[in-house]
Amino acid sequence: MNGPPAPSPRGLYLVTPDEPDTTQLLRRVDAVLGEATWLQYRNKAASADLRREQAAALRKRCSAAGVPLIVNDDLDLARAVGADGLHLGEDDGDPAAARAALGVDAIIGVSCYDDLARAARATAAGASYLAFGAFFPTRSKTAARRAGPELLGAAARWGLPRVAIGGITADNAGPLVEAGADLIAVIGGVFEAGDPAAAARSLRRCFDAPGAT
Ligand SMILES: Cc1ncc(COP(=O)(O)OP(=O)(O)O)c(N)n1
Ligand SMILES: Cc1nc(C(=O)O)sc1CCOP(=O)(O)O
Ligand SMILES: [Mg+2]
Repeated sequence: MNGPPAPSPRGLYLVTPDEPDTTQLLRRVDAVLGEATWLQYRNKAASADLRREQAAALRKRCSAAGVPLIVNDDLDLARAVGADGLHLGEDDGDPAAARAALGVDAIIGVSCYDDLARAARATAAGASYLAFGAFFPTRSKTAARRAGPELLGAAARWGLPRVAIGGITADNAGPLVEAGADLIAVIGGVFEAGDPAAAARSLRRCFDAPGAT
């Protein structure tokens, strides 16, 4: 029997920093994982071997915490570690092929930047969520395109969770949640904060009472 539709995921979507030391990475993630709805493993500076080691270690942490693990860019790595999902940008492969490879239950995210036509195509290809950004200047990605909050409202038409990313902190997240973001994806606003646990908690609380930040 079919029950009611599952509620859309909401909250803090943590994305890992380029941390070369796996022990340090786990220590940094452990401090904040309890506040996360999802965790993305992203390391743009690591070798394939190190990414495999780190993704496998995070697989165990996320399973223990009940937090879905999403791997950035790399379908083979997502499959190898049994990740719950995969995030794909414009240079990372075809979302439809990823859906076919990972199955109906996989969380497949697609970067849409500031481009609603791209969001329409991603939806048709079987995306699970649509990511827009960058909403603010970011030090975590070079040449990030800029997006405005109106995109989040416009993207409601596809009925998929909308993710906002790029330079987001607890101080600037509120208007994005009010504009329709279901998840706020953050690297520096948590992992570069003086107190990462407090920063993660503040970001998560933006979803306790939308509009009250
Ligand atoms: C949630 C989320 N949104 C956007 C991105 C960026 O993806 P992409 O444009 O492929 O850039 P890289 O992250 O690969 O540098 C993301 N990773 N996660
Ligand atoms: C990985 C990434 N993608 C972006 C996009 O706009 O698609 S912005 C970005 C960097 C996010 O890191 P921070 O929270 O430190 O700004
Ligand atoms: Mg990518």
